Amino acid sequence: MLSMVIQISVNSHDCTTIGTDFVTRRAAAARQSFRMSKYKVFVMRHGEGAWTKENRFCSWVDQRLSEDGVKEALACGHLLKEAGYHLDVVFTSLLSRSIHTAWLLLEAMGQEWVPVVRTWRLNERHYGALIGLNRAEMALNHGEEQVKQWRRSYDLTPPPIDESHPYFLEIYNDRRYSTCDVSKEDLPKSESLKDVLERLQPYWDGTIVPEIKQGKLVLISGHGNSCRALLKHLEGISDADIVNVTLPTGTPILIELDENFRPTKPMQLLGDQKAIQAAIRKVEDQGKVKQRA
Ligand SMILES: O=C(O)[C@H](O)COP(=O)(O)O
Repeated sequence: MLSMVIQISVNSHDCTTIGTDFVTRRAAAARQSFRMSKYKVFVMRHGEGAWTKENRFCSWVDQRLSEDGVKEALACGHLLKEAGYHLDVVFTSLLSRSIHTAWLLLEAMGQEWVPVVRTWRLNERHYGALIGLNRAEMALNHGEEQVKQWRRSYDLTPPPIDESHPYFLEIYNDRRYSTCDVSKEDLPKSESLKDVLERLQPYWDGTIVPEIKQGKLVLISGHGNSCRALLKHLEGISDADIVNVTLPTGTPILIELDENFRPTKPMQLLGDQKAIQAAIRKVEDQGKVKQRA
């Protein structure tokens, strides 16, 4: 198992690492505090989605997994199975790519019976009017820094989607959004990461935490930005540091918490570290005019 569990190593000069110097500080704090781990929880971004190949902001458009995304989800399941984990409940968003990732992962673990609970509160960040647009073209027209701010800043909200948007009806006429705990009219039309955390945190506190407190091993199959919001909350990542946190697809992140739900050690991305770093670079590169080979 050890060879597969890679604690995040950080290099504050390398923006491809996750969490940058925040994680180093967390490691030092954890060493000093000697807090005992009481709970474990897995947070993971779904496997690669079909629109990743086209480099378009997908957000609330219900794209399915790409062929690589299917492989990633199965590989995660094999990894967790080999490490001997037994899941008790999996939480997903209402989007197919997050649900399929959970199904494939459970199938690969031979734990298909494990309950899967879906909520819109784990949906990808709502990218508003940016939905469907190509990131590299946006970088060409608006600059790479602007695209980075749209994608990674904490409190910048992109322009809202309106009825003239090509995906408006597809999203808001979808029956799944009549099942939410807020009315369709009150669902977001665009969100900052801060907004994502605000809609996610009540669900984390009210539904997920009680499961973990019962001793259940929970896996959250979320999205790049719903997972970033959750990690920000759990790890106490600052508004400034969260800008440098980019999550790879299909990589389980193990978080260990004490009895007060404070992290006891740096979060760990499980898998081959080189492959994980390459996957993070790939996601970062989506916002550049020219993608690295
Ligand atoms: O919504 C999307 O397209 C992705 O899931 C996340 O995109 P981002 O990496 O640009 O935030």
